[in-house]
Order: sequence, then structure tokens, then C-alpha cells
Amino acid sequence: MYSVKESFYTLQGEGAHAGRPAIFCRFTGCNLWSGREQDRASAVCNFCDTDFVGTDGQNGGKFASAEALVAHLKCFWPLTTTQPPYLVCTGGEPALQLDQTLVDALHQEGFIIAVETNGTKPLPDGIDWICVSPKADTPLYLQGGNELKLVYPQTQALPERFEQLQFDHFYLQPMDGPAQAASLVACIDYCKAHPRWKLSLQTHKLIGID
Ligand SMILES: C[S@@+](CC[C@H](N)C(=O)[O-])C[C@H]1O[C@@H](n2cnc3c(N)ncnc32)[C@H](O)[C@@H]1O
Ligand SMILES: Nc1nc2[nH]cc(C(=O)O)c2c(=O)[nH]1
Ligand code: SF4
Ligand SMILES: [Mg+2]
Repeated sequence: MYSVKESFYTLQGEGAHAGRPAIFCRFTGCNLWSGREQDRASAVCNFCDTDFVGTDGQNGGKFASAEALVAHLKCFWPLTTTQPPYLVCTGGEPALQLDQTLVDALHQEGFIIAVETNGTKPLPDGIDWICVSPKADTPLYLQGGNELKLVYPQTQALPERFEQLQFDHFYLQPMDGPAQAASLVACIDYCKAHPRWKLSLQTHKLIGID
């Protein structure tokens, strides 16, 4: 059984694939926050910008099998293209539900699979694009991938701690919230001083799409 908060077709807003048309599958639940506002202050991850509780979002639901979820997701992709469907698995924490059965079923249907993960849990084999976004005070299980996207600033997760890991791209993403403007300035300054790092903006928020 897979629990999905919401699913939709949009443009990837963040990171190296920003601008790319993508189906999003937002899995329910996370291991670093309950998702309830009353628990936010005491959560391990307390700056989350996402509602991942329940299955009541747009095109959400419970799916009894991998095949049922794949069929649901495939419907978002235009019929008129030969381009393979590009799927971003996010959440919540997708590593809690994305298993080998689902990865294999998606590949069977020709999907390219990307994942957005906090990096604390192992992933099944064969995922095509792995974006790890480490969180302060958590053990980082995934020590490599395609892009590392650090929400910045986080006082207990300095970029220096991650830049020797095995990633092809290193991004700082300004922390959205009350200090968003200051976070953006801090990201720009840090990237200019440490050119291994690039700026990732949440472009979907800038242009008002999902
Ligand atoms: C909602 S998370 C879901 C995936 C996974 N749990 C994770 O944290 O990577 C998706 C992406 O949004 C980022 N994010 C969450 N809250 C944010 C915020 N307030 N400002 C900027 N990025 C944020 C996360 O770090 C992650 O890269
Ligand atoms: N357009 C768009 N791009 C995204 N990239 C990562 C997202 C996420 O919430 O994981 C996200 C999202 O929610 N929307
Ligand atoms: S780990 Fe990801 S989904 Fe979980 S609370 Fe943090 S940002 Fe949100
Ligand atoms: Mg988001």
C-alpha cells in the first residue's frame, strides 16, 4: 500500500533540473516531523514548507499496488510525446515508501525516476536522479548522489560538512519562511565566496505554479 498526499504535473522548480516538465508524487509522512503545526518547534526538521499529512490533496489517495500507482501517475504525461515520463518522488519523505517493487514497475513503464530525500534512509536501486537535502542533527545515510541541495542557513548543518561527499552538484537553497530575504542574501554571499556551491531558487514559488 502506498499513501500519496498529492500528485500533479508541473515544472521541476528546484536544482539542476529546474524548468523541466515533471510529474510529482508527494508521499504521505516524514520521519523528521509529524507534519502537525503543534509539533513543529520540537521537530528535528522545523522549517518544512510542505503539507504532507494524509491523502486528501489533489489527486492523492491510497494505492494498493505499485501497478495501480504507476497507472495513476502515467495519466499526467502528455500522450503526444515520445519523451519518457519524468517523475519526481517527494513528500514528506519518499524513502519511507519508495521501494524496489515501485522503482521496477515505474521503469517497466519507461519512467525516469528522480527523488527528493532528506538522506537519512536507504533508497532502492536504480533511481535515475538522487537529490539529497541534509537536515541539521540527522545522520546522513546517503553519502552520494546527483545533487546535494542544502537549505541555508541551518546553524547545525554548515556547507563545509558536505562538500567532500560524492555529488555532481552542490546547491544552497534559501530557507523560505520569516527570514527568507536574509537567507537569500546569505546564500548569494556564500556561493560567491565558495564557488563550488550554486544557488537553487524555488522557481515554482516565484512564478506561482505548483
Ligand atoms: C518538502 S521536502 C520533501 C523531500 C525530503 N523530505 C527532503 O527534505 O528532502 C522537498 C525539498 O524542499 C526543501 N525545503 C523544505 N522546506 C523548505 C523551506 N522552508 N525553504 C526552502 N526549501 C525547503 C527540502 O529541503 C527539500 O529539498
Ligand atoms: N514545482 C515544484 N518543484 C519542486 N521541487 C521540489 C519540490 C518538492 O516539494 O519536493 C517541488 C514542488 O513542490 N514543486
Ligand atoms: S525532511 Fe523534508 S518533508 Fe520532512 S519535515 Fe523536513 S523538509 Fe519537510
Ligand atoms: Mg515543495
